[in-house]
Order: sequence, then C-alpha cells, then structure tokens
Amino acid sequence: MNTLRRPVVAGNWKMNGNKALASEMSQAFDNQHFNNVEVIVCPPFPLLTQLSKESVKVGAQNISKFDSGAHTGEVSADILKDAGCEYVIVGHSERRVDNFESNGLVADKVDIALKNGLHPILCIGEPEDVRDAGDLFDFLSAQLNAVVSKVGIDAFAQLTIAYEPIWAIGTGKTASPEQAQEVHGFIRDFLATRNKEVAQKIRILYGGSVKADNATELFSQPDVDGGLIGGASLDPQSFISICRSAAEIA
Ligand SMILES: O=C(CO)COP(=O)(O)O
Repeated sequence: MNTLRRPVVAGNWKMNGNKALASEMSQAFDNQHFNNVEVIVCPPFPLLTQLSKESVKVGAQNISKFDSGAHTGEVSADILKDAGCEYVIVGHSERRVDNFESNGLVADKVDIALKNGLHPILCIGEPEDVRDAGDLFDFLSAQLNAVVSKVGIDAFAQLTIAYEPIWAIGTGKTASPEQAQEVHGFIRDFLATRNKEVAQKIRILYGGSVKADNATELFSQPDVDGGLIGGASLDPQSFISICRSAAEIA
C-alpha cells in the first residue's frame, strides 16, 4: 500500500446473502469506523436498498449497457443510483464466463457507468492456462486496452481496478504477495506509460481467496491498494478483520 492512495476493501457477495445478512452487516459496521479505508459492500440487486448507507458504501455486481426502457431483466445506472449505489463491479470473470461478456461489452458497461456518475470497479484476471503458457501480460493488456480505447485513459481517474486471477477465485489458492505485486506493478506501469498522474492515483485491488489471515501480507505490497473479497465478505467478523488489516497498513 502507498499512503498517497486511500485503500479500498470491497465485498462481492455474488449470488449469496439475504435481508438478514444485510442487516447484520450494517449493524456490524455501525460500530466500526474505518476512516482511512473505503469499505464497499456489493450484494445482489434486491439487497442494495437493505444496507445502511451510513455504515458502508454500496455497489452493484453488474450494470446494463442500456440507458433505460424495454430491456427485460436489465438494471440501469439510474436505477442503481436510486437504490443508493456509488460503485459497480464490471467485468467480473464469472460474468465474462457465465454470461459471455466480451472485452467490448465490459468496456461499454464501464462507459455507461462513468457517464452516469457511478464508479466502476473493473475486474481483470487470467485463467491458469494463460499464465502457464506465458501469456499473462498480453491477456491483461487486451482486457485493459479494450477499456482504454472506449473511455480514454483520463477517465481511469474515476475507476478502481481489481486484479483477480481466475485460478485464485474461490479455490483457497491465493496468489502469493510477490505474484500479486508483480501484476499490480505491471498494471500501474501500463497506465503510467499513458498517463502518469492517473497511474499514481488509481487504486488497484487484489481479489482471489483473500481471508483474514492473508490480507495483511497481500495489502503490504506497494501496489496493492486493498482487496475485492468474495467468500470472506459474507461473514461480518472476517470482513471487518480484513478491513482492519487495510486500516493498520494505511
Ligand atoms: O471473485 C472474488 C471477488 O470478486 C474473489 O472471491 P473469493 O474471495 O471467494 O476467492
């Protein structure tokens, strides 16, 4: 972590949770104040309004590429904002796989979020075979380039990036702090060659089996500015403990 950047800890509930968990999480954070850490919770759509916006910031897990109108099953930026969202996860690997979201569609979604004043958390990350074949940086560059081409590099000032190696998601097999730092450094350099100021400011989160007992060593890396947490964000005490790790380093 670098003290120039305020760390972020975001919980991605994926297709988990219910009203009781939303209320439990809100209450747990009512008694915790992480002034130097941005804490975000991203529950399924129906639970967005159930989280106390005084306790945590709220994010969605997806956004429609459309503005409004006849698009059954879609949720627009306006509806998300009305529900109290400030953030939206875009391009999570599970959506890229389950819903065939291409780099182009992800770029369109980042664009519509930005145009409507929502902060995208752009997820990128490689499958294991890509890493094994030595194509890691080309793969990540293509994911980043698609968004740069669509929204322009200056717009990255409004983005948070989450590096989530697919082989580390939900597997208990986290990237080592050195592996995370290598990729985060690469992402920052990629951005710095295009806009130095944006590269210095942007928060780059690590995601993939972050738990209370490995958060500190991951967050201690100079280019890791926090985490995007799946499973461990469903338990208020684990999530608070991960937030505390970020607060202690910040
Ligand atoms: O995909 C993730 C967050 O978006 C990471 O999930 P896990 O923390 O469960 O590995």
